[in-house]
Amino acid sequence: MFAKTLIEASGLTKSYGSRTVVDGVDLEIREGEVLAIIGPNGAGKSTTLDLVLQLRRPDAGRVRYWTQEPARHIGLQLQSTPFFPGFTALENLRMFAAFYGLRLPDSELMRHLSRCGLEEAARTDALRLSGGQQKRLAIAMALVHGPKLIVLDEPTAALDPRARRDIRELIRSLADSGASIVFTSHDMEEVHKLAGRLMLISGGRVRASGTPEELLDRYQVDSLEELYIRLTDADTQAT
Ligand SMILES: Nc1ncnc2c1ncn2[C@@H]1O[C@H](COP(=O)(O)OP(=O)(O)OP(=O)(O)O)[C@@H](O)[C@H]1O
Repeated sequence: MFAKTLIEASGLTKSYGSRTVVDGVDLEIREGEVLAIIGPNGAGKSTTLDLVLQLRRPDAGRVRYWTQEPARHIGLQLQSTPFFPGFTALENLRMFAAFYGLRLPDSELMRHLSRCGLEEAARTDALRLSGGQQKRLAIAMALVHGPKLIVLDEPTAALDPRARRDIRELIRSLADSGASIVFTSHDMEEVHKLAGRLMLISGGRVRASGTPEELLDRYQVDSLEELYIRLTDADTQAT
């Protein structure tokens, strides 16, 4: 049985000046899947996500959503999150929930913070949290309205190993509870552990996509790291 498509993007293209940073990307996000987007620094992953989520306007291409109100049903953790200055983590989360029309009691907000490992930091000014704690708060914000689709841009980058493990477990439990998840990562072991499907973007183009096993088999490599090196090497040599 085929899973329903939540988002279907085709021919996405974006240039800055004479540089095309996203070059005809087709992308499909399916219900209930965990999709990893991988690729070198500057490959166009974040820009692609922004185009898919209508945070930036493409020069060409189109995006179709499963719902009339995508913003209400999508939770986003981008690489930088603007927090309300002078407010604690708990207050920031409360205000963020209010954007979605949710008035959540503190007990519920604390539950969200605690599943992101932030119970101790709830009363700390958000801007005084460590980099890793700010990342966890950004993830808590992405989840506060119970979205059907969760988009996480490098959710484990700059986290210590325990925090990384906790966030991976959180991603897994969200997936187990039926959420669809798209994440980017540079950690191939993590991608192999979490993703049901992956897409490799390099030079603004999709170079490969499929399940980890399909790709290992197709390219006759033993690990996703090897696959990554192989495909991004070929790209570097070709350009
Ligand atoms: N607003 C902008 N103006 C000019 N160039 C931009 C802009 N936004 C992105 N770029 C360029 O587009 C390219 C792709 O950037 P993007 O952030 O999508 O890469 P990425 O694959 O997410 O990289 P990373 O893994 O380092 O996060 C980069 O070279 C970047 O400098």
